[in-house]
Amino acid sequence: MSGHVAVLGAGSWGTAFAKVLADAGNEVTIWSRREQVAATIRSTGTNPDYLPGLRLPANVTATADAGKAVSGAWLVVLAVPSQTLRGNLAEWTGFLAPDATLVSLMKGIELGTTKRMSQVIVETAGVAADRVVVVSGPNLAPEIAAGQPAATVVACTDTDRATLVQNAVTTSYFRPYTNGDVIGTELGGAVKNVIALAYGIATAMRLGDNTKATLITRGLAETARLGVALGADPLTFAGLAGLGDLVATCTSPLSRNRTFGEHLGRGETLEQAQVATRQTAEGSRAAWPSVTWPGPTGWRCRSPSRSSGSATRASTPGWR
Ligand SMILES: NC(=O)c1ccc[n+]([C@@H]2O[C@H](COP(=O)([O-])OP(=O)(O)OC[C@H]3O[C@@H](n4cnc5c(N)ncnc54)[C@H](O)[C@@H]3O)[C@@H](O)[C@H]2O)c1
Ligand SMILES: O=P(O)(O)OC[C@H](O)CO
Repeated sequence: MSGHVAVLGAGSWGTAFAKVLADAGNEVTIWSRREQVAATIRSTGTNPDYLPGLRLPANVTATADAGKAVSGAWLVVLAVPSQTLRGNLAEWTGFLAPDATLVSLMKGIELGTTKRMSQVIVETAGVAADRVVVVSGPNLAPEIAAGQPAATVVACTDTDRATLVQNAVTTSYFRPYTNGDVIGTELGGAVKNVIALAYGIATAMRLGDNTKATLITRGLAETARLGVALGADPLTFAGLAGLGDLVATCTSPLSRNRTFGEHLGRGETLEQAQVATRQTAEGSRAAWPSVTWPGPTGWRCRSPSRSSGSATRASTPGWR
């Protein structure tokens, strides 16, 4: 495909993914919410707030004007926090080319609707589901920015479109695998964030490897059961978007979700953990949906408590 591609969101993953796209030969425009970040990327080829040390290739530019970024782009990559996607996309939809492919990098579930990101995109942009591609896998942005070898899953209900995106993001260090299971690919990426919080808590509490192996194994089993109930292919959870991402996120000190959990495990409050983690830890939003996260009104609870649910018994059929 010719023409330029847009990456909307200049955080860690948006910036690292822009490098992947550029290294794969695309002309890339990053949209940043803050003009100062866009100006720094344009003038220095760096984004020091998010990925210090990364030098972006010359075929990456940046703007704070979403219309300019998206106009004429055949591929539009969405890399904003999951809870802001609906609002952001509502503002951008009018700029989208009629046949543009929309790529979701987000790993979250929308609070209030419990929709996956691809569902939010279909609803908000008014596009057919087969125009939406999900990219998810063990993809810690700083490692990919450093050119360390990694693989990912490119999922779409339209096999040809998945292959198109696969080709657009293949580099010597980034190996995408296609998959038709959008539901499983998205759920693997969203649910592992919550398990990584628990893993971080366990790590800070100096719990042992038996505990942590149990969290990963039982966490994966729960994810797979949830996924199957929601229409996913169980095999997806044995792959990069399931086990692969779960292991990377739980075990890496680079993970914001694990780090957030470690702060909690040391006895800090949600607010202290958020301030220390700084970047988007999607699992915290999912694990504490009743909390209103920092904003003009500060910290408070929307509702007194949520249902505790019933504990999963050891006799539950399925993976053990
Ligand atoms: N960082 C990673 O290693 C990684 C890897 C794979 C997937 N992801 C997923 O990618 C998504 C984005 O994460 P990230 O790591 O780039 O986060 P980040 O915290 O590094 O960056 C988020 C970006 O969104 C912007 N932003 C914040 N609020 C906004 C709003 N209201 N409107 C528009 N933009 C806003 C921020 O300014 C920033 O540029 C998340 O769903 C995350 O789970 C991240
Ligand atoms: O830093 P985290 O915890 O958001 O994890 C980043 C990626 O999702 C790992 O694949």
